[in-house]
Amino acid sequence: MFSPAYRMFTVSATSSPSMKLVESAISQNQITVFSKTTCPFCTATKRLFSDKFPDVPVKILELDLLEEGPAIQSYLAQKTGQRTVPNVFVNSQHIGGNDTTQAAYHNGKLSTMLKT
Ligand SMILES: N[C@@H](CCC(=O)N[C@@H](CS)C(=O)NCC(=O)O)C(=O)O
Repeated sequence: MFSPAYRMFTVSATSSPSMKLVESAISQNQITVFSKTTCPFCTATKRLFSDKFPDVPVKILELDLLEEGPAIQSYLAQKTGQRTVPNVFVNSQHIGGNDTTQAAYHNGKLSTMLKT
C-alpha cells in the first residue's frame, strides 16, 4: 500500500535519535529548556527559572553545542510548531518561548504547575 520511501520516512520520523532525546528529556525532567548559548531570550528564561524556582532542577540542552542540535530543533518545530529557542516544557507540557514563559510566571501558571 505504501511505497518503500514512505515507509522509510515514517520509521525515521517516529524513532529518530533526536526525537528520543527530546521525548526522554521532557518526560524525565520537571523543567526542560532547549536553548542556545548565544541567545539572549534563552538567558532570560534560564535566569527566570534559577531566580524564581531555585529548588527545581532545570534540564538545559544547548542546541548550538550539540551535534544533533539542528535535528532536535527540527523535531521541536514538528512537535510544537515553534522553530525558535528557547523552547520550554514544564511537566511534559509545552509552554513556548521566553515571552510565554515570562507571562506564565507573571500570571501564576508556572507556580501552580511547579507547586511552589
Ligand atoms: N519571541 C521569542 C524570540 C525567540 C528568538 O527570536 N530566538 C532566536 C534566538 S535569540 C531564534 O530562535 N532564532 C532562530 C535560531 O536560532 O534558529 C521568544 O520570546 O522566545
